[in-house]
Amino acid sequence: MGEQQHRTSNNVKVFLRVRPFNDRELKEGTGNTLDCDYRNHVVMLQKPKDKCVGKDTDRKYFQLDYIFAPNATQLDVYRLAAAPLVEQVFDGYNGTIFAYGQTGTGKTYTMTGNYENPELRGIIPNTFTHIFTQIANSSEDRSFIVKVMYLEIYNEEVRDLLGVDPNRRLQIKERTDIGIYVKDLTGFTVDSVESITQLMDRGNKNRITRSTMMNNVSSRSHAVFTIVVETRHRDKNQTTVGKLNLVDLAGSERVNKTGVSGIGLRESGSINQSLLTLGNVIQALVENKSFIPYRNSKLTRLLQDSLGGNSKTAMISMVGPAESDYEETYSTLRYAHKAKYIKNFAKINVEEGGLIERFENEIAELQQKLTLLSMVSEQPKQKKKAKSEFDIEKIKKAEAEMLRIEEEKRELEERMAIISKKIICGGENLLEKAQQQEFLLVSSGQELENLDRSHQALEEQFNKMAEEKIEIEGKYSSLQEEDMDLNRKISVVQQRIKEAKDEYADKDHEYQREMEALNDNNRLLVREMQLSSLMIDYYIPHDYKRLIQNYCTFNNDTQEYQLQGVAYTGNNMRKRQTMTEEILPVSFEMKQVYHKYPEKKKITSKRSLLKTYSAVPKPTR
Ligand SMILES: Nc1ncnc2c1ncn2[C@@H]1O[C@H](COP(=O)(O)OP(=O)(O)OP(=O)(O)O)[C@@H](O)[C@H]1O
Repeated sequence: MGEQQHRTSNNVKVFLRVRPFNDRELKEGTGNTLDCDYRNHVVMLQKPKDKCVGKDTDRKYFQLDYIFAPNATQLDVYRLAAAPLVEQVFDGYNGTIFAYGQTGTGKTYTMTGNYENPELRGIIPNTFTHIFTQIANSSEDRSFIVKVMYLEIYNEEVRDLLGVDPNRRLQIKERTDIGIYVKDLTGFTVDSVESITQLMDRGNKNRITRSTMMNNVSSRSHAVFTIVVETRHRDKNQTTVGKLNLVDLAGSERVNKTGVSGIGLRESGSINQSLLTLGNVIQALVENKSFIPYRNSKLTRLLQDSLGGNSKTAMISMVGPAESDYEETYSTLRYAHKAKYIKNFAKINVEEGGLIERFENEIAELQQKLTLLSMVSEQPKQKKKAKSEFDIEKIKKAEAEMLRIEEEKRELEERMAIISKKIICGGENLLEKAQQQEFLLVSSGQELENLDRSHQALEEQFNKMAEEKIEIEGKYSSLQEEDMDLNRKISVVQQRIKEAKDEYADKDHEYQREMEALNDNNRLLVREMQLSSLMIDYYIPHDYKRLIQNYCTFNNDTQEYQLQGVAYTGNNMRKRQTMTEEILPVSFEMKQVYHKYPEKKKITSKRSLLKTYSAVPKPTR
């Protein structure tokens, strides 16, 4: 993919969404820990009463780019946080919208929502309607290809939510021309809101969720829904490609609060570990460090471009209002506040000879072949009249040839129809069924504009009053002014000292929390190691253990141990999947690809078992 040199520097936009109290919190009668100044986008976090020490530090203030109140609608969130990024994808910019926050604060509600009710649809489904509205409203000299991918990161493994086998582990790779990508990830071209929605549903069904004490349907993985829009601008003879990542992160959680055990514990460990790395990446970017630890988790590696790279990014931080969640809310607000200072460098991605151009050339070639075949198929018809001049054998041959030509024509027409379906022309209305949603999006946009206008008028009035106040104050004697000035300076110095103290206390607090999370993780890992060692000691003879160790090598690229010869064993013998780049979403073949194994021979001894099935060489004694 080619790139224009022009880059725009822009900070990550940080939004805060406050969830309403849920039934459990209402029943427990927990107090409110948040107080928001929506006009100035400032949130005040109040310590729970039993932890207050009667000092200013009982309250923390954070200014963000925008705060959504508990009664904000899904459409408000979409219009303000997501719509601007979706529109820029059509100009060839990459965009990322991600929801971040503690478990049960509404990340999935915000990103996906409830599809059945148009007003409760989240950012992902609203994006579908918006994209196809943009296409319908664009001029005819533009054509588009829309492609989608959907993956999740579960226990540090990348899984394809739209692939034939969602359990297959995929690898993250990097190329200088296209940046970070996932090898062998399934991509579908889509041509309507219905087809893209079907894919979202299918992926959501494959996502791993679990019921915990904090959330009945808790996501146990980070999910990334990617929409790639290729736009051919015929007027400029240029093709741009914009990629939009819609990310629903798993929530950070304290094991004692969620009450998870067994598999849930391991999930918890890797969720917390990857979120910790995300926090460290944010911290390193804000501090302009030369080394950013993107490679420490799959999540940060995948989001590398979205944090400090070629992307316009919006982070929606989710918090609950309950006092009982004070610690988690504090942590979310601290990261949200830091993320505001991350600088990204987005650029327009210009594609040389993109998919649209390739498809259009192929259509022109097919059309040429079709015309030639039509001309050939006309000829025998004329000769049919002089039937008696030919012997029967020749007639049969001519008829067979005709049939072959007709079959080839049919195949060419089908191929042309398939390719043409992938390219959507500007002005095509693909929205009949989605018009209600489009109407909602447009009307909520107008409502917001009206609100913005009245907000602006109020602001002007306020500024005028403030100016008048300054003028009146200016009439005071110069002595009084000097005195006030000195007092002001003293209070500024006092404020700075207080801020420095607060910052120190915050850093200390954060360090303690991170240590606790690391200790939690460490405990989990030690437990797992103990179990593995126990199993190895009991089931693998000492010589074999040493031999296996000799065949293990550490791969610095994947940060994993690899066992030589393992490529010829077990599941790895399954048939390889081919690159699934262009698959139409018309019908979904969910059939598994099973590999047929040879019949098992009767096993007579341990030795013969190793000889027949093991790919690891025998130890030499
Ligand atoms: N703004 C909101 N208005 C009404 N209900 C909400 C809101 N936000 C969240 N909820 C409800 O709260 C519950 C938890 O939300 P959700 O599953 O989206 O949380 P989550 O942050 O994705 O959690 P996890 O990290 O465990 O997956 C759901 O029942 C959801 O409907």
